[in-house]
Amino acid sequence: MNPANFNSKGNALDSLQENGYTNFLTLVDSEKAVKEIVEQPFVEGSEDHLVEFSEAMRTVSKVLRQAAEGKASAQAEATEWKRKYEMERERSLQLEHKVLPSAGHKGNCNEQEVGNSMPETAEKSQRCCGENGICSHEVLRDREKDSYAYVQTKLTRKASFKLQWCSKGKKDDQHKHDIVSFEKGNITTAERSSKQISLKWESPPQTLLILTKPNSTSVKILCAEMVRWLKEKRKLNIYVEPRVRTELLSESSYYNFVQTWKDDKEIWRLHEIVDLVVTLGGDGTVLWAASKFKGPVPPIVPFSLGSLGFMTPFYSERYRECLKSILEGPISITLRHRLQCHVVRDAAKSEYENEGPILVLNEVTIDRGISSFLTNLDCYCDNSFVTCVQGDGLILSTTSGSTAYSLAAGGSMVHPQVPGILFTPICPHSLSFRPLILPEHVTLRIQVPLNSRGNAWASFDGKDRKQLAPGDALVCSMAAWPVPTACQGDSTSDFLNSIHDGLHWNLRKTQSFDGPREP
Ligand SMILES: NC(=O)c1ccc[n+]([C@@H]2O[C@H](COP(=O)([O-])OP(=O)(O)OC[C@H]3O[C@@H](n4cnc5c(N)ncnc54)[C@H](O)[C@@H]3O)[C@@H](O)[C@H]2O)c1
Ligand SMILES: Nc1ncnc2c1ncn2[C@@H]1O[C@H](COP(=O)(O)OP(=O)(O)OP(=O)(O)O)[C@@H](O)[C@H]1O
Repeated sequence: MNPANFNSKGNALDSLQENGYTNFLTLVDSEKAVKEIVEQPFVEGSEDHLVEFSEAMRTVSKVLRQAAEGKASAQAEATEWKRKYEMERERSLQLEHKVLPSAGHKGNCNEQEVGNSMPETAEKSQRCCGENGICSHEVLRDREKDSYAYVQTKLTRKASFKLQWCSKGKKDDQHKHDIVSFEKGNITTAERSSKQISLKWESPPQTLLILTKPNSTSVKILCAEMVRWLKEKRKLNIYVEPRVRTELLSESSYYNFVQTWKDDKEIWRLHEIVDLVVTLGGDGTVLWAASKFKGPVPPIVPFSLGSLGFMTPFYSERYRECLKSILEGPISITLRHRLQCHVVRDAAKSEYENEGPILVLNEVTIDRGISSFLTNLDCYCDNSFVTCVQGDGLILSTTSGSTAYSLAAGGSMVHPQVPGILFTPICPHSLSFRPLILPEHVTLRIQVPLNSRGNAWASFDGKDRKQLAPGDALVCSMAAWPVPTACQGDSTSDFLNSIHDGLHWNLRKTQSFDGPREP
């Protein structure tokens, strides 16, 4: 990397020097030295090991460049966060002088107070909804500049809700946090609870988005019936995809009231108006619904109209009673974590020059695609080398996705509420390569090395394949926006029902009593 070049990108070099990052300069010097060796003209007829040596030096040069860029990007990130913080602070001050009209807000959360202030301090958010809940105003507020103006132009306001932890037995009991105490040299975990999350509406939901599996007659019939019921009995505003609106209108002009969107820009802002999402289909439709929300996701109610339905606990035949109880609340929900992925191309000058983010609810898979060669993937976890995957590929899965592709590749089944990242190889060409589960706070980097024989391919929840050429990398970490899905019972009983009913987990005839016994 050219240090002069780098310096022109925001004077990061200057500030690194100021801050005493002398090892950065050492890295740059080492890289220069390596580069000089590598760039020496190739002598005809030289020994094979010289070619190998030159290859190795090229790799060293690349690693040094990445290390130097890593430090620079940390500095750039700090600057960016500072800039965002200052912008946010300024906006908060401006908003303090504005008052939003309060409409139909009945909870203990004061609408004007919330409208007045972005959640700038912990104090204010506690005043809003208490210490043990998360208020929807804090969770679902869009930070874009004109977001309030946009919401105000809509006829209805988003319903507000509060999330609470439920302790075992007593539903209303406030959650007591796990506290690890280090006092007096003793490490103790003070309190544990079931940590079931409960959603309580503070104002009634008014706008529903229905997403449906395409090309299914039973889904089409159910959708038309549900839309009619929701409009006539519950007086709700209904949004559907453009395709579904056309289908409904081809049936009858009665469905003229159903709303939709015209372009992607409007989809990005759906979370500002939609209180609840209903899916009619299988697990794929839940994945589809999650993919429509690149930021906050409204609660999803998944009705089962597929063959497996691991994430779809609601029976479509009983949709009226299910929706009635969900619209009234409280609802037990599973907060499903998502992974945020970026593709960083070899030519990129820094990690910031990337493609993404792409959010996945199940997994991101890096495999050999149509290539007949073994994948060769260098894996790093928070900059520590993990391993090189030689085989068909690698799955980085959420715990929700642990029962999908990762399971088929030999990974563990993990309760969706466990915050971890599964690291599951696909057909590794090594007998000792067991799957791992890593903590949720790590950043993983999967690098296709420059000496890889073929390309790798990344796919996201089984969709959108992207080619990764030698030198390209996929960077993956836990996303900030989980997917809340409504539970039929609670997150644990739903998970256990799914593995029993959907996967027939550990199904075996019980051994009879008659037969040999301990003396
Ligand atoms: N060998 C495999 O098991 C394999 C191969 C490719 C993709 N997949 C999975 O398919 C998913 C995409 O689903 P789709 O419906 O769009 O494709 P699809 O129509 O090919 O269905 C894949 C199957 O996976 C099931 N599934 C999806 N998510 C699940 C989950 N979290 N837990 C348990 N089962 C789940 C679906 O119910 C469906 O039966 C991918 O995210 C991947 O996990 C699995
Ligand atoms: N609204 C939608 N628009 C486009 N594609 C969708 C939509 N909903 C679902 N899909 C896609 O359709 C495919 C099948 O959906 P889904 O898994 O829900 O049904 P299924 O295959 O019948 O169910 P199961 O997998 O349980 O048998 C998935 O790949 C999904 O991504």
